[in-house]
Amino acid sequence: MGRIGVLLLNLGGPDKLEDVGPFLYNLFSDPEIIRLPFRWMQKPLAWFIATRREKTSQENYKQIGGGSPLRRITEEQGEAIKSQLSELGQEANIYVGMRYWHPYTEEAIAQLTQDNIDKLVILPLYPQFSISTSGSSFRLLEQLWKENPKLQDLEYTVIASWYKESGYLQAMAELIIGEIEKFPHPDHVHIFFSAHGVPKSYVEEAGDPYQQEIEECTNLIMQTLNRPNPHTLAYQSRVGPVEWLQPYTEDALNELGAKGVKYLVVVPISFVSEHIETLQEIDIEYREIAEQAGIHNFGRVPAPNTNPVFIKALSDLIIDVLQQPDLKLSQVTQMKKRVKMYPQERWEWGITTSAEVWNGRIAMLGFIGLMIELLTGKGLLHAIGLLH
Ligand SMILES: C=CC1=C(C)c2cc3[nH]c(cc4nc(cc5[nH]c(cc1n2)c(C)c5CCC(=O)O)C(CCC(=O)O)=C4C)c(C)c3C=C
Ligand SMILES: [Fe+2]
Ligand SMILES: [Fe+2]
Repeated sequence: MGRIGVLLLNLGGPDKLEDVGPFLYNLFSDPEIIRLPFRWMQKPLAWFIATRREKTSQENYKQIGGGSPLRRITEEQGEAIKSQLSELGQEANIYVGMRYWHPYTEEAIAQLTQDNIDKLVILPLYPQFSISTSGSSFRLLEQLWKENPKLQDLEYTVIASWYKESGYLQAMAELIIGEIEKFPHPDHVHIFFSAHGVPKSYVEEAGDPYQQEIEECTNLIMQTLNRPNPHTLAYQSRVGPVEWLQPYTEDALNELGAKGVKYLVVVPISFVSEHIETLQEIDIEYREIAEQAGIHNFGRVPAPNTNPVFIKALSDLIIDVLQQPDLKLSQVTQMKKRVKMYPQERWEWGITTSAEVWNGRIAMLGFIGLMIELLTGKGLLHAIGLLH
């Protein structure tokens, strides 16, 4: 194989405090993040939620130095993968495509269509698949592919998720050992896996495989670790009023504290770089909750970042998929027959003239309600806690 391209997909994060508002707007404009029955509601609601959340979110970013380290770390991961691939005899151009901030996926695609690459490997930097993360990026790419004739001639393959890779599991196990061995009795330390949550309906109604992949990944890491430590899996970072996957991290920490757990390490499991939810949410907020619950010895396993075992695992994976049949975007966005990437699809299936009339009426009522809330600061969204 000649020169390949590797497109690393990630979420993106605000580089500085002024970026927080527009970053949040981009995030909430994504129908894979807030699933509304009507597309036209998406942008006004995204603007409204982003505006209301901006200050709190900025305060959090202030606590970690005024911006997200995600771009820097993702670029360092790209450099490390490039050198590792070169050592393995495979020259590669690396592209970083973020979903909600610079460098945007669109910028990466514009660059790679100008370069002379023989084949592209699309690698999301999320070990497990979720509609809200890799799924959202794949959807965007599918759209870009439809719009750009240059892309249609490009040979490519997609990696949907890779949490079973032995090198990744090995890197996670080594990082956990490094942390528990700082404690006087390493085998007694409680290992607390904290995965980023998603709304429960994603899994139960839309068929998102995320929860199953997270659970399997946790078990595989524990098997690779091969130590007798007790462990727990919980879900962090809930946003908005609906139910998310349970148990919530804060509840699980309180429960363990009440049971007398004194030594605990948190393992961030759904993301492979340090970011706001490790540096601020776990290291500051959850540490405080644990402390109040009586867990006074609180450690946190670092994210893999550019850990050499981890980088080798991703590089081996890239070489591996080049030998296998290609996986197309259409295959990974329709992973299960019942996966509904957009709630709109649910409405379209049952469409009749009267349903359309009712949809229109309900939409109009929703819009009037939203406008009243915008003007008065009072209403249903405030009452249920989505807006503050
Ligand atoms: C696998 C990881 C992630 C999943 C799943 C995920 C789903 C998800 N996230 C939100 C809302 C927000 N996420 C925010 C930041 C953020 N999210 C992830 C990862 C996952 N999100 C990361 C790595 C980051 C941080 C990027 C950085 O700046 O370092 C934010 C903004 C921060 C804040 O204000 O709290 C929001 C909001 C939803 C609603 C969701 C699933 C539907
Ligand atoms: Fe998130
Ligand atoms: Fe979050």
